Amino acid sequence: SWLERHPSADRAALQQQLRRLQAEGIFSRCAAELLAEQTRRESEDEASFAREAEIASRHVYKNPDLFSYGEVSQRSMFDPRFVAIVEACRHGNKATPGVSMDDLRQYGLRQVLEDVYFLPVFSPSFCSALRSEFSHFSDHSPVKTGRPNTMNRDGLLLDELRPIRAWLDRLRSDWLQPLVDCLLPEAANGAKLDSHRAFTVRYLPGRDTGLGYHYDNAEATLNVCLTDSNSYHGNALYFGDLVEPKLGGGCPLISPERLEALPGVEQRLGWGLLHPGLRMHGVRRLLEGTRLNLILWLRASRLRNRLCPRCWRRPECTRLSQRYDVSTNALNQSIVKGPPLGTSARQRLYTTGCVELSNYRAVFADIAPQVMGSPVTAATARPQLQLNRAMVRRFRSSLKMRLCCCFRWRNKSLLMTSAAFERQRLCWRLCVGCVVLLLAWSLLLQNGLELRDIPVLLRDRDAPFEIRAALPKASVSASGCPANASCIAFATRAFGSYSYWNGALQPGLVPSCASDCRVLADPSEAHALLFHGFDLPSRRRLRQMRQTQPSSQLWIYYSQESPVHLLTNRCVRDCLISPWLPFAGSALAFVKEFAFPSYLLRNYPDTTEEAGYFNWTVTYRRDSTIYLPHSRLARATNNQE
Ligand SMILES: O=C(O)CCC(=O)C(=O)O
Ligand SMILES: [Fe+2]
Repeated sequence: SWLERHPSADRAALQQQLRRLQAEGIFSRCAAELLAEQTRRESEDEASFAREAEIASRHVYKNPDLFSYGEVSQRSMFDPRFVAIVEACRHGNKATPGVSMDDLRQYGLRQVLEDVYFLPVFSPSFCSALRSEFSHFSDHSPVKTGRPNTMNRDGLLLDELRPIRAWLDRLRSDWLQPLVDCLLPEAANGAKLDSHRAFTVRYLPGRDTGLGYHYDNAEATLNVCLTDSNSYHGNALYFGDLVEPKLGGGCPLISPERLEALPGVEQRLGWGLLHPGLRMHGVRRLLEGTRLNLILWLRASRLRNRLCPRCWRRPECTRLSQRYDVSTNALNQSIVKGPPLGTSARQRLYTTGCVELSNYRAVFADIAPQVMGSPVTAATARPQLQLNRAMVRRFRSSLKMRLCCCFRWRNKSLLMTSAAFERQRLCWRLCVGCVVLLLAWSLLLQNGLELRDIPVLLRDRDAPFEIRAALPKASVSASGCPANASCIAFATRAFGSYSYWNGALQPGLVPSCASDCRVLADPSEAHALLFHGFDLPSRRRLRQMRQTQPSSQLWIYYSQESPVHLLTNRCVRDCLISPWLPFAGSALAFVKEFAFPSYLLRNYPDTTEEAGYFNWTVTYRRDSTIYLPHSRLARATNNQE
């Protein structure tokens, strides 16, 4: 809370504050409380089972028929408008035709917020019967129920009263499931609401008078007021943001001013508020009188087994071979085969897979010395400091996460369905992924890690065979160069093939070579090596070749292309290897030309390192060693017209 009040606090101030808190013993008290709460929760299921059994054997209900589920009792139980609303809901949901909000509005249903509905549920006479049954229990039962929840102290945990729990099971599956599917399709996402926690909460001066801003451990909550609104003042329920599991859960932060400004919603005898469990809400202070509400936290194990709504992790679930009735938290003994389940498996399933306090245990593991009550001494001062740093880090990261969550929620989610939000997130991720890939690719090329080395090296293994196949047999020599002959070899293919060389050489590359000119398959014995500019190997490979080939060997650079054309073509080949994407290739070449001038240079060996390797050039330029234009203009004779 200190962090929330000092959002711009710097690290030093925070550490100072933490040290002060530590000196006051806040952490040890807090940790001790947490550990006590952890112990309570770990044994809570067993304690609850025991209380339930004892209540069942010792408590006598005032009106045992109240919770019977016959046709007649249902009719007197519900407000007729509630029956009409649920009936209408059974014919469709908000997203599909069948029921419209107008249909439902005529039965009194009101949409208080985007996903908070106010509707008549129980008849006033049934509310009064419930009140009297509950106060009979409080006055006469020799055994008390557990706490309604961790926030409220006053009220009954109805799940420990067997007849009431059986009634609530039917209420949940027959009436509330269609209502939730229809009005809150995103809350349970079509999953079966197969368990619940049901309790009453009672507010009266001197006891519980309000409730902090929180969300419920439930997919959906039905909160029915059992008290006439004239019998109390204040105590208004208000709603805020929705917790966003996709952003990592956690309570969205809210400023005290905004919290104060959230409008209270109406409560009315027998009327209920239906809202997603993750919709943040709280209760303002009771000024006078008493209020009693019945709350149903409706849960779907299919969702909770995927993501724990308390620690936002995937829970470790125990797969059971036996059938376990989640709604009654009891094993169906009639079909149990094999040994009965141990307590831990039962517990785990009961808490739907996640003991939330195990989380705290990890968080507070490193302050164990204080938990044990050992005072801070000089010897422990250093670890204490480190511990504070670790805590600061944790506070910071959780704060960041929550701020981010708030920001996103306020700006985007209110206007979007969660599917649209997901799509947008995916889109952002794809964009970032593409940019990273492009950057990596450019760096790879820029740093001379030549991708094209691989195909060049691979292809060259077959070069001798290909050359022999491409050139006229007589001129190719597989063995060494005869004493009086002039021998040439190809260091590269030309545009990917050796047969191109055949065509290029036909006019006679070296006209003076009249006697014995040969093409060798093995470059190491040749007098001259011919390199095709477009197919030039990487700088690394050239350097390597220069070291291994005889130093007297003549290296000839051959190209009929202009540097610019060469660049574009090479880029298409090297960058994209997709000739069917020439536009992208050219665009990339253009970018590269500006971003990496060295790339441009090395494609036309003039001033670069490669230039030093070549002794002759064969290009269209007139200053080449061998001038080889693409074509010539000549005056046509009359016959050639
Ligand atoms: O007091 C109320 O009406 C709200 C209680 C509540 O939010 C809860 O128990 O989860
Ligand atoms: Fe709540």
